[in-house]
Amino acid sequence: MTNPRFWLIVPAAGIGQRMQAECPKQYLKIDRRFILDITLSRTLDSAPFDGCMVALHPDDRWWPDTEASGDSRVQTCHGGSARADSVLAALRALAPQVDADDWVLVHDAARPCIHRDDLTRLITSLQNHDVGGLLASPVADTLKKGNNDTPPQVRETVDRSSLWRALTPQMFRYAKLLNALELAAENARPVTDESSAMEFSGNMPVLVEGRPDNIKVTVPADLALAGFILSQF
Ligand SMILES: Nc1ccn([C@@H]2O[C@H](COP(=O)(O)OP(=O)(O)OP(=O)(O)O)[C@@H](O)[C@H]2O)c(=O)n1
Ligand SMILES: C[C@](O)(CO)[C@H](O)COP(=O)(O)O
Repeated sequence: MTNPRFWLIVPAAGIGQRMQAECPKQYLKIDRRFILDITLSRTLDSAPFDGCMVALHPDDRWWPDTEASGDSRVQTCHGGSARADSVLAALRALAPQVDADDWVLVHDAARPCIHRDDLTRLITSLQNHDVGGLLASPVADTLKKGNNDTPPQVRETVDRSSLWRALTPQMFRYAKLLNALELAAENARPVTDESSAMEFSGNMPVLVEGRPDNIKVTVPADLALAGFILSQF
């Protein structure tokens, strides 16, 4: 049996509504580089990937101007209406090239601050595991559950002792992840990350502690924060 290979999937088909920007957030720039290019270069240059599939919005008009569009390691496909649909489309696009037990790492285009050490720790921790897992960060704040009043009021303080913030990459075996996302879709089960789909299929993904500065650029304030974080590497 040959050693499993490693594939990178980058969902980049979102519109970045919460960012309120003039373009999808993956095409905002930090130090004159597209966020998508920063994310792709920081992941592809940090681990032994055999290939990469980027899911793009069908109306994406920025891709041809990226560095990555000229990178022979990078393939593209059309994403879907939700993140899970984009990941599923990328998995299906990779089908002719991959084996069932190959590893797939799914990493948000909007997380440019991924650190090489986290990627190495994720792969080293999981490469002999049957299922896989995800980078995650223990919750460091006190968490409140609010009611639906305006303004919302505290209903309860949540025990955070076993709570984690899910990050990416999330790393799973190709066939198991494809089947899990297809099962979630068939059951109209909304999943916001790959782990949720794997859990719905009855798996218990491994939590691998990652850096809390692996932020997802989501709202306007995150752009300057990501720029500062990257300047510290
Ligand atoms: N249909 C979608 C929606 C999201 N994504 C990608 O999934 C990642 C994380 O999603 P999120 O932060 O929610 O991005 P957006 O959906 O673009 O943001 P918003 O919800 O503010 O529109 C992003 O890299 C985004 O491009 C995707 O590939 N396909
Ligand atoms: C995948 C993810 O980044 C893990 O925290 C998150 O679920 C993406 O959620 P979003 O609503 O698509 O930003």
